[in-house]
Amino acid sequence: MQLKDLAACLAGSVIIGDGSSSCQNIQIDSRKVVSGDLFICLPGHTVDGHDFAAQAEAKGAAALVVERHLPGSRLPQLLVKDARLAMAVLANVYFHFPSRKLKVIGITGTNGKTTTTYLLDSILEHAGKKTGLIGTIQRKVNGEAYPMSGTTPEALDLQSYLHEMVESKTDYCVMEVSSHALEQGRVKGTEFRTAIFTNLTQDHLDYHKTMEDYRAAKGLFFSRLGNGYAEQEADRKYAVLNADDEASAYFAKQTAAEVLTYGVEKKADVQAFQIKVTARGTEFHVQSFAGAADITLQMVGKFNVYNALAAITAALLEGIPLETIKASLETVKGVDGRVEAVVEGQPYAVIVDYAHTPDGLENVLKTIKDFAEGRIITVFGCGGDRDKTKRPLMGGIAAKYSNYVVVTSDNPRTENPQQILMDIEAGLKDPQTATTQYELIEDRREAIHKAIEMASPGDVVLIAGKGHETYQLIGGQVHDFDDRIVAKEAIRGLTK
Ligand SMILES: CC(=O)N[C@H]1[C@@H](OP(=O)(O)OP(=O)(O)OC[C@H]2O[C@@H](n3ccc(=O)[nH]c3=O)[C@H](O)[C@@H]2O)O[C@H](CO)[C@@H](O)[C@@H]1O[C@H](C)C(=O)N[C@@H](C)C(=O)N[C@H](CCC(=O)O)C(=O)O
Ligand SMILES: Nc1ncnc2c1ncn2[C@@H]1O[C@H](COP(=O)(O)OP(=O)(O)OP(=O)(O)O)[C@@H](O)[C@H]1O
Ligand SMILES: N[C@H](CCC[C@H](N)C(=O)O)C(=O)O
Ligand SMILES: [Mg+2]
Repeated sequence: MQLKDLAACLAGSVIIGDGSSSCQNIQIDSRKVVSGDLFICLPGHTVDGHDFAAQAEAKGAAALVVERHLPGSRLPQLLVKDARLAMAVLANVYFHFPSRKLKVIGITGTNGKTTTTYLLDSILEHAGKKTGLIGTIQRKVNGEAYPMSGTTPEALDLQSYLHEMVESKTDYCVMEVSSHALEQGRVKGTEFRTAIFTNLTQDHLDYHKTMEDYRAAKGLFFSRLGNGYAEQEADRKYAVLNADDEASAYFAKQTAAEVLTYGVEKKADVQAFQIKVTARGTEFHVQSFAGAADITLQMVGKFNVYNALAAITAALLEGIPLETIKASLETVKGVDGRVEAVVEGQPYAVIVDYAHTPDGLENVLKTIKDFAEGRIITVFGCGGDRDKTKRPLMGGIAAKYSNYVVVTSDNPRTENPQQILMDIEAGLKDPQTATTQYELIEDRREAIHKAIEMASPGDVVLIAGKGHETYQLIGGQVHDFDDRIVAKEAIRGLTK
């Protein structure tokens, strides 16, 4: 591809230097540049990609995309107003607009995205479709799974993953769409068939500053979806919204797509009734525009009914019969690190869960309270360099539903771990919950050992926040750490 052809895709862009220069691949990280690459200089949150142009040049870059002319570089440059938007456009051009060649179903919301993608992926597979998946735990393409470092990839990676799916004749991609991704334009140029909303509760206020800004970021998903009714069914666009979450009315107003709702409390197109949560699963009756069914999930928690309803609604819109949906949902054993039981023959329950928001923690604790025979002992922490205001809230929630709380580290990153523990402690000291005993143990391994040593028959130990994660981020270091392995070690009475 020649620079002048790329310039033709970006209105208002200006070529400085030789427009006939040819580039092989696109790269946004100077450390990965190889000879012949087009290096896009992204102004980041921590560093500025323009500062790495010289490194990219030294490694053989053929041309640059810049937001400001770099006179020090001898490379031809494509001057654009917004390098992130240019990345999304160029990635789509380079990979031939892959989202137009398969059906992409995206899921946004504070909690439940990963779980809902897994449920929907399972239903679509059960119905004989070839699926791909992109999200927090992994991405899947052509039956192979690859690890992920975030939830929603950068536009360049995203388009390359979608392209791989197209190449392997995938019918559907089910993917998580984070608010960071929407705000940063990572999904720009991706054509979604359906946009699902799970819920909006507090998180990420370090990044979005206010709940209104956070909601507005999620709103971009719906405002960019569809431009009215399409004659061909395959071209129709759907917004699947949670009738019980008040943000849904705002999203419904923003979208030109057809709106379908799901829920429990308020009347919805797909609604659950007679919910029964046990220690082994969750039963409910669903009524929809395409029939009714009784469904028994192997997953525990009323919140999983919402996740299932979201998946059911999107699947019904793809014409999948409710009986097929029911059969598939009933086979799903659970999602890695979500209300995952650690079983090592002990006479008390140990549950690892990925709750890392106030609402997530409250939901999982409420669920446990419904079936716990003995005490609830909760081990949890809050991430460093992330929303500080959720810390005392989570402390208060842990205290409200637990008999004993061990506050510990959860990826302190560059923050002082002890300070994070103290921020959480502020919520535990609340006069309303002050009767709950707690302690602060910075070392997560020690904290888990302590909780498990305390457990008696019938008790439930909840280890929250890290779920499937297999690391602990401290300072700039990545340490191996898996709550499930450490819990098993502790149960077996192994020493550190
Ligand atoms: C705040 C945020 O979202 N930051 C993301 C963003 O970073 P950034 O744009 O600030 O990039 P930067 O590190 O300042 O670098 C700027 C540019 O210089 C380049 N560079 C940098 C160094 C170098 O030596 N050479 C070089 O070329 C970088 O490749 C980049 O192009 O783009 C980076 C590259 O894609 C991401 O890795 C990074 O995610 C950081 C690590 C992160 O923690 N993100 C979290 C908050 C996030 O996005 N989370 C959501 C899930 C949230 C949820 O819903 O729960 C997600 O979707 O993953
Ligand atoms: N629908 C829901 N409503 C509220 N809480 C939920 C819901 N579904 C799951 N949770 C809680 O949130 C945790 C995370 O769930 P999940 O991984 O599915 O969410 P996510 O939106 O993908 O999170 P992330 O933003 O980190 O990608 C679960 O472990 C559970 O405790
Ligand atoms: N997607 C979430 C994951 C949080 C998981 C928790 N273990 C933490 O590190 O805070 C985030 O990036 O905020
Ligand atoms: Mg997720």
